[in-house]
Amino acid sequence: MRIILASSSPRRSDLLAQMGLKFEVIPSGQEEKVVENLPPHQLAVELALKKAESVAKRVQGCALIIGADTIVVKGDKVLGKPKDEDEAFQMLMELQGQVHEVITGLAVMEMPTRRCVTAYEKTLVEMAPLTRQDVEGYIRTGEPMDKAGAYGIQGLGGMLIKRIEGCYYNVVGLPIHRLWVILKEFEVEVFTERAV
Ligand SMILES: Cc1cn([C@H]2C[C@H](O)[C@@H](COP(=O)(O)OP(=O)(O)OP(=O)(O)O)O2)c(=O)[nH]c1=O
Repeated sequence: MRIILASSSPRRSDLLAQMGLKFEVIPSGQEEKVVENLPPHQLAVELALKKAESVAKRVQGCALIIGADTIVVKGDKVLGKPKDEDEAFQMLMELQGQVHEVITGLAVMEMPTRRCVTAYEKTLVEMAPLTRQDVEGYIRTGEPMDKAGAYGIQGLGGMLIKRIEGCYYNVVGLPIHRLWVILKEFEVEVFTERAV
């Protein structure tokens, strides 16, 4: 079965490759607009679904299309990717010294049947207390800019994280256990060859 990742995120490509799958990447180009007042996990699923659907429209023949969306939730605020460095600063000052949630919504759509399975994964993340200087220094590295909540746990941002509870890969942008469970529903075989 042809597998298509509907995402421009290099982290998601790396993680899907880690699952041993051969796949193509077709970015959805979907804008992540928070239109409705949905609970955060439903919002993440909705955005993942929109990405999968937008790629489905452009695909002919049989394919499985994977959409994902990662958001950071702090209290009643949903943080996406910062639009500039000022916003990255605000986000990190809000997250430092506190526990927040990272939610990734997943949508897997089979074409041409349009059969679709959705799910989400939630991870608790505790960020260390940070000074303004810490935050300014981190922003100067450029790492926060394309990431939800303005940090990347897989990079320099890993130093800011004291503890997580739940799936690490979910924080990076693709909960590979949860995705494996969905792919099994579509009878995708991941353990096909010797990996080592
Ligand atoms: C919290 C966190 C997020 N991220 C990234 C994962 C996602 O790429 C990004 C969240 O943005 P998304 O909107 O989920 O994805 P994207 O815009 O990068 O790609 P596309 O819409 O094409 O699928 O934040 C990390 O890399 N590390 C982290 O620790």
